[in-house]
Amino acid sequence: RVDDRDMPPGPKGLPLIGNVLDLLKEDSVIYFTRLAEQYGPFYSVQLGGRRVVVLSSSHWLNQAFVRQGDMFNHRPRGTVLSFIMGGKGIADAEDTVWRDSRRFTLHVLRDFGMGKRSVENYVNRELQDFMEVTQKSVGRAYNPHYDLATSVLNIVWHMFVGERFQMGDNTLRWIVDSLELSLTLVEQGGFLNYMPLLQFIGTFMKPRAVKVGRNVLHRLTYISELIAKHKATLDDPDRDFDLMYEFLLQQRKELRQGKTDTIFTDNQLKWLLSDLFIVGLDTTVTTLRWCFLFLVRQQDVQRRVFKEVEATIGLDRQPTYEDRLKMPYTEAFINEVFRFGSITPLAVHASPEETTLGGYRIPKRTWVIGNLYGIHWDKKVWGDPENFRPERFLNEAGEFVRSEHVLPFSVGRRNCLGESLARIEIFLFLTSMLQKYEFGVAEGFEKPSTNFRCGVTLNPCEYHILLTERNPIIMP
Ligand code: HEM
Repeated sequence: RVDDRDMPPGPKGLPLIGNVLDLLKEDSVIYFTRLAEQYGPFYSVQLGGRRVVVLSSSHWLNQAFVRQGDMFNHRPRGTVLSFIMGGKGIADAEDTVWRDSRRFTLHVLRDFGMGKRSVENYVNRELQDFMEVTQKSVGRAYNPHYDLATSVLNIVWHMFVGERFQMGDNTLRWIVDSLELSLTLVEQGGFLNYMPLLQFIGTFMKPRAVKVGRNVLHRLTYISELIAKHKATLDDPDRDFDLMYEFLLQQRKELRQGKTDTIFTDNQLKWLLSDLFIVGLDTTVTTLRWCFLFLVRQQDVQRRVFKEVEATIGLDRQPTYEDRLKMPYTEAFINEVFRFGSITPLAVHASPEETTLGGYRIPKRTWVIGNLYGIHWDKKVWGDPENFRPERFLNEAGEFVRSEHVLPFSVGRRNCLGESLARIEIFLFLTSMLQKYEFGVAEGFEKPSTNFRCGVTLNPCEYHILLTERNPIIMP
């Protein structure tokens, strides 16, 4: 029996299995949010053999992940996800491996701030190709998912390992497919997570499990080849700047210092990159898919964002990230997408030691789930969370007002370290697309639906749209 003495209150459920059968009936994010309406924003619930703590308000998220950050900065163990990731890389790592990998990655991302190396240059480079590809789909039903994924992957691939592919390149296609498939294997908050044996059987019996396994090995081999190439050109004065070179420079430095207890090994580099590509791709692509979906569904909203793009940037020059400062409605639109779409709905942490939160006991290795979806859909905060209304982020003067209850990147020691990069990508893709196209409903298709599939990310169902050029180039 689970020792739930002095833990936060919440439903107990049946002996042994607790409430886990509820998760067969509804998505975990809906379930956790429904319980928050009943038990408040800080409760615990028995699911299978564990009692899980769920935080569904910005207050409790900040209390746990920021103010008591050291006590809640581990990740769950005993899940398929932790089995596959094995505590390597960054997103699932803990202690020194996590801390040093995070420090290093943040440091490199900051170096992509200025001049030739600016993130905007990398994004604009891919936007050029994306525009050419979308041009071919003007006037017919178009599902932008795959082209978005290849462009977004190319951005991070170029920044981290210095390579970029032509759109449609087979290697690029293979990498995108393999990364997207990896995420579909694991469901983060759902039923199987709380049934240890079933979870492994259920996951690895899936026909795509073998394919995912083979893809991971293939990906790691490909990254090993890139490491070898980078090592061979490390001292080349004309080489470019990328994350892999920076890692290898640090590796060489530590080797010369005779340091043995270090994260700067080839193996860690492979896992770190594999993680960064997985978390950096699907999240950004999903956000952009939500953006396009709402442009089509709500033509009045599309008109207002477009008017702002036209008035502030015009239709001739490339948007810059700085333009957003003069574009309150666009900022409000993006925030409403983050709120409504809740792209990464659950931030799942674990407590390294027994501790207390709000006077309640939190045993060692308890899963503490930041229910970001619940915060974004809290009726008491938003009134009508089910309506997509960018206006909720504007004051009477039409200025953009940030809300402490929109936390798409989570908070504290483990918050998203790709936040700045993601924000730049989303703003530039959205505004550049609006400069060129009107978004409409494709003939023979319904308006895209707001129904979603719940995995590690909340994905809108696949949809087709109609792009119409705003200023068609008149061919002679
Ligand atoms: C709109 C796009 C994105 C969203 C909504 C998003 C959201 C999140 C969230 C909610 C977390 C979990 C935080 C927690 O556990 O408390 C996370 C973690 C992470 N994200 Fe993002 N992310 C996005 C894009 C990116 C990009 C582009 C990158 C970098 C390439 C990135 C890198 C990471 C990493 C490395 C972690 C793990 C951090 C750690 O465990 O210390 N993310 N992200």
